[in-house]
Amino acid sequence: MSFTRLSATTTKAGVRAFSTARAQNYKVAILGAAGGIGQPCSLLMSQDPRVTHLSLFDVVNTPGVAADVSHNNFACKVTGHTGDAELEEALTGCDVVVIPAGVPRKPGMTRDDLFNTNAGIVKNLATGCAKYCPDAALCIISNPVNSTVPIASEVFKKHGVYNPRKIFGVTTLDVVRANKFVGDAKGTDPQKTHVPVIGGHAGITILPILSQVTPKAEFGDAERDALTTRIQNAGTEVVEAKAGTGSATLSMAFAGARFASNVLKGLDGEYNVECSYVQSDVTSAEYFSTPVVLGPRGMECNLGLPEMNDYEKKGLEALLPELKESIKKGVEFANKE
Ligand SMILES: NC(=O)C1=CN([C@@H]2O[C@H](COP(=O)(O)OP(=O)(O)OC[C@H]3O[C@@H](n4cnc5c(N)ncnc54)[C@H](O)[C@@H]3O)[C@@H](O)[C@H]2O)C=CC1
Ligand SMILES: O=C([O-])CC(=O)C(=O)O
Repeated sequence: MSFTRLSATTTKAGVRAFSTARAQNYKVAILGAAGGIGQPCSLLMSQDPRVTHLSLFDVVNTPGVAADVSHNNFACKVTGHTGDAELEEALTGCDVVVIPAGVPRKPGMTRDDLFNTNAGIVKNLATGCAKYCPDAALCIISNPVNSTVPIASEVFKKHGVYNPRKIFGVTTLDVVRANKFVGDAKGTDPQKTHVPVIGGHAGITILPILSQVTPKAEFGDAERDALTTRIQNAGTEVVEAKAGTGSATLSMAFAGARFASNVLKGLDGEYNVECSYVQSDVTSAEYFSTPVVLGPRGMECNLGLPEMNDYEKKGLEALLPELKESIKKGVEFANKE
């Protein structure tokens, strides 16, 4: 059901101006809502005016998180759901499902070390999505993203409901970090600095395309190497700083909410562009992150590879074997009974 909403804004001059905006009733679920990412992400999504029902699911602690978020003075209804028995209720009618369920890294671990635990969690939750909200857009945060997105996709294929326009691996944090680090280095506003980041979401599979930053900037070889390595290792930087208590949660909640809100904007007819890890034919890897246009059908089109210099082309060649291996591992896991 769609309706027209009147929204009020206050201009710098202090004049209240009214504008009409199209808005829909959107139900958004967060799976893993009681976790380090899930809680702040739930808070941020409750502030999105397009969200009229925020459904918070976890295996523990959702009543408390839902009660807490529901007291903020936003219009959206907030409900909490706990455990497999309540997954159907959590998912039915969802337009967007954000998935940060699963264990995070400790120092010394790679994202792939999380596979044994998180692959099964994502497979189970994706099965729920395929059954109860097959048309929803999935935003998958759980690591290793390079494998969990193929797992969810295979589950949807098995259920005969696969729509590659609507299964997204969230790589927005890599973009957020690249914009921040480059903005700080070049003295540009990080919010107005745009670095495409392509590939996947682990180590060298994260490939920032610094040659295409806007506003345009020049990098010496040493500066380019240092920035590329920092963007690729930024997750590890946080894991080490947190010293065994987890990985990035607040920056990830920010990035995840930005991505999910942009998916909602797209569904609502406001086309926009984000980098995301999606089923892809732009390289020899079956899943790959590039800038994509988000719109009413989910991914409207894939904008493909940005222009690259020789350094970045070498980075692309180097990342493909690792990325393809992670994809194969996810596909095989999903198809094993
Ligand atoms: N894509 C990205 O850029 C990033 C991904 N991550 C990943 O996000 C995941 C979550 O990280 P945190 O929130 O820090 O972990 P956390 O341990 O704080 O929270 C995870 C939550 O998932 C819940 N959970 C476990 N099994 C579940 C199931 N079957 N159904 C529903 N919920 C379940 C747990 O109860 C917990 O509340 C990790 O895999 C982490 O590696 C983290 C940062 C960035
Ligand atoms: O590094 C981790 O394990 C969590 C993550 O994906 C990130 O912060 O980019």
